[in-house]
Amino acid sequence: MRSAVLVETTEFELQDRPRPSPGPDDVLVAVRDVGICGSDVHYYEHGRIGDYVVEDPLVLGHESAGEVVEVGENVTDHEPGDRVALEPGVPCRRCAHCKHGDYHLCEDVRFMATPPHDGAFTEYVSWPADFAYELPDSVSTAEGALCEPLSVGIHACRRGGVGTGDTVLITGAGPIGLMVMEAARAAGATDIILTDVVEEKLDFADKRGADLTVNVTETDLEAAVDEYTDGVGADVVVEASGAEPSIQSTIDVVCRGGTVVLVGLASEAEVPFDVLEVIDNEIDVHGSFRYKNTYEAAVDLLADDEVDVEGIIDFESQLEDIDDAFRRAMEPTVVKGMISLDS
Ligand SMILES: NC(=O)C1=CN([C@@H]2O[C@H](COP(=O)(O)OP(=O)(O)OC[C@H]3O[C@@H](n4cnc5c(N)ncnc54)[C@H](O)[C@@H]3O)[C@@H](O)[C@H]2O)C=CC1
Ligand SMILES: CC(=O)[C@H](N)C(=O)O
Repeated sequence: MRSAVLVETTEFELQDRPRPSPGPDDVLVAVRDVGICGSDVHYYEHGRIGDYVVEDPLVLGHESAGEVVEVGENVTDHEPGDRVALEPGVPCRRCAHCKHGDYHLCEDVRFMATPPHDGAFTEYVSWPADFAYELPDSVSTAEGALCEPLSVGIHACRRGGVGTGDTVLITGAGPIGLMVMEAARAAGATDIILTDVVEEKLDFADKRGADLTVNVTETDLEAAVDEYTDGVGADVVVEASGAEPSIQSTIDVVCRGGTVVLVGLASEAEVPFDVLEVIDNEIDVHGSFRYKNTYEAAVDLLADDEVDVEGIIDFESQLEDIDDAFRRAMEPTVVKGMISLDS
């Protein structure tokens, strides 16, 4: 089978690898669509993210969906022909976190495209059947692949307790910020503010229904939020840029008693934060790491047309053109590139 393998930083090699056989509890999936995530691009450019270092050739890609072509002997809930979205992180199922239900916090998680685990820029993936979610006819495999960033958005909104009538401020209008917007709208938020430093990203967020967009290089965010919320602040602020000034600004724009959710990964682990403001204003600050139990919700939201994920796709390329696709994905105005695989 054809696999795009990162063999050096900024260099993919198209290799012919043996097609896997499904284990007894697995499905063998012919991959159809894979999104290019910022983390894929980071591994491509730098060969590492923090402590995760690409030491051996690696198949990237963790936003994937495809068609089941074979099932293991114990699998009863999928059959060949089913179209499925693959949840990319499979936990150990035995540790304290898994047993508490926080399987996304499992330290032995096997997460696609996180070294040393291969991902989905390949023709076939064998994957545990219970981490493959059937897509109804109305949901495309491209949408199925984007259940992954949508899941990040759903989990962040759950962490923030986003509810009906809330004003939600999202910093960073990249794919994650835009998916937080979709999830927040679906959770009942009535006012959504997006920030960014790239005008094109904000224009795009405007077109997708943001109620207010703020270019923080030109406009004082605190003043803009004060004006929009009559001096109250946002009920929930979701940080989705990873930029240090943006992380710090969350405390200035959340309302007293409100919630800040940190999703964006800062390049430095330590970011100065005004803890007195956190205490005085009784602000809840939550980290949000990947997601748990979101895929079924994501598929249902897509089936019910409650969210749009396909609209964030800028371009689709073939596996053979993956180098070119990654270079395009690095352009600052591009939101989402996809790799499509033919049968
Ligand atoms: N916690 C988690 O589980 C996950 C975290 N992430 C992180 O979330 C962040 C967002 O991911 P993507 O949307 O894929 O990244 P991205 O890089 O495509 O988007 C970030 C956006 O933030 C904007 N930005 C930069 N500086 C800013 C500032 N000072 N204020 C407002 N916006 C600013 C950029 O122009 C860009 O549009 C990244 O840090 C990523 O590593 C991504 C997936 C999962
Ligand atoms: C941080 C990422 O972008 C990636 N989706 C991951 O969950 O590792």
